[in-house]
Amino acid sequence: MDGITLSFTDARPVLAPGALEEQVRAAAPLLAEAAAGEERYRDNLGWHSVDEAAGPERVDFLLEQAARVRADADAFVVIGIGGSNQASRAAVKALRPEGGPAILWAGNTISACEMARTLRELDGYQSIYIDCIAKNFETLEPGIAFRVLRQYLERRYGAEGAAKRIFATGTPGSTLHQLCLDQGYTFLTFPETIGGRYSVGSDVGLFPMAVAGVDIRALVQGMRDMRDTLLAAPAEENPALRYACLRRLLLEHGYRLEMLSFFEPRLDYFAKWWIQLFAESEGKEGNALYPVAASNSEDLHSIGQFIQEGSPILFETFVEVRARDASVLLPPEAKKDYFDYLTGMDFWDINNTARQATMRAHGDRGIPCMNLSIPAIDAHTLGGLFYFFLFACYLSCKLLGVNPFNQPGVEGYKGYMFQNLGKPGVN
Ligand SMILES: O=P(O)(O)OC[C@H]1O[C@](O)(CO)[C@@H](O)[C@@H]1O
Repeated sequence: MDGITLSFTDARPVLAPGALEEQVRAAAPLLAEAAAGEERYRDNLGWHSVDEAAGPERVDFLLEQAARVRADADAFVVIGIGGSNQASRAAVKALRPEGGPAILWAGNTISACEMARTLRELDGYQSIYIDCIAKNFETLEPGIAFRVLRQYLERRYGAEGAAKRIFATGTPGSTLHQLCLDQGYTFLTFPETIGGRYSVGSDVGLFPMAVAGVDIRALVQGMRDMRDTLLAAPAEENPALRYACLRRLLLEHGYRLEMLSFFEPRLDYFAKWWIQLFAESEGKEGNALYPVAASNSEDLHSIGQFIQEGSPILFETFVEVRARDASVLLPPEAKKDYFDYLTGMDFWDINNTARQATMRAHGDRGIPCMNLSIPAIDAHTLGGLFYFFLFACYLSCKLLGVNPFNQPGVEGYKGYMFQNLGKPGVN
């Protein structure tokens, strides 16, 4: 799997011998269907081939647009919520590219405090560009943030100057598209056939990443390489199918939560992306795993107690990063403290030891643990990880018997909210 490996060893003790292999064999036809791309989901599979939305020409185009922004901007605001901003934020926070404009996130909250803070922060920048990302432009958060921010740009640069600084990413024919045509904003495409949480390999995810300086060619290549691996691997060796089957078996054994556990806080926002992907795709019909994250070692000092001795409802998918991508040695200290036994050791090794100790302690408790080992946190690997989870989630939903691509439940609170806010047409 191109340097990304998933081991199940520590998850087996709770399963009968051969149970995973049997489940994988039984699920082989589902893999074949998913690999072919099913007719019934034709309108949702724009992400599946990678090249449909992120072919070389499209990537070149996005890099050209991004270069124009990078040459002039000192701040770039990504306006969007959920699937419309999670992937780009995950990549930018994980890869921390340098040399581009400051990247700000808006339209992902209705907090007045956050909106006011963003406006204050923008006052400190000279040259600001924005991208409003919204599939149908009906979502309240990005909708009202976009209004405030485009008016802010108009006040600072005039209507014509602002228009050159405004990008919007929506579906062709949407009201957002019309607004771009009317006002002269640059319009990018949110493909009709890709839902928000599957949109990493499209203008939605790739353009903000490119503006920030992420190597999107490498990231898309990582997605392609993972696609090739997963579409070619037979069922019994297919890591995405094995992962999906194991999740399914553990659910049947009474586990209710899957915890993505990692020891690099750079992955905090990747975990948020992963949570949306599985929660929105699988959280239907009253029977799904609840995806949660543990950002360690910090979270070991809070929820670690629950994991070790609380209700035995979770299993863990650990993320191991193999690259030594930084080094800080603990210096000697003449004054007495309690840490001399660590003098000369590298933070990297201490962190790695904490990771191994955590897996062992949680394993001792009987918690099923998987290990997802990745070579590094770089653009190519991240692309592979994105695609791995997209495809595994699709398979996992098929095993559960739910539609991977809809999210009817998210409308529940919206009805009451719109009613109380007096939205026309809502009673
Ligand atoms: O791009 P949009 O249409 O604003 O949607 C943003 C997010 O809101 C949801 O529709 C949920 O309300 C998610 O599925 C989606 O990722």
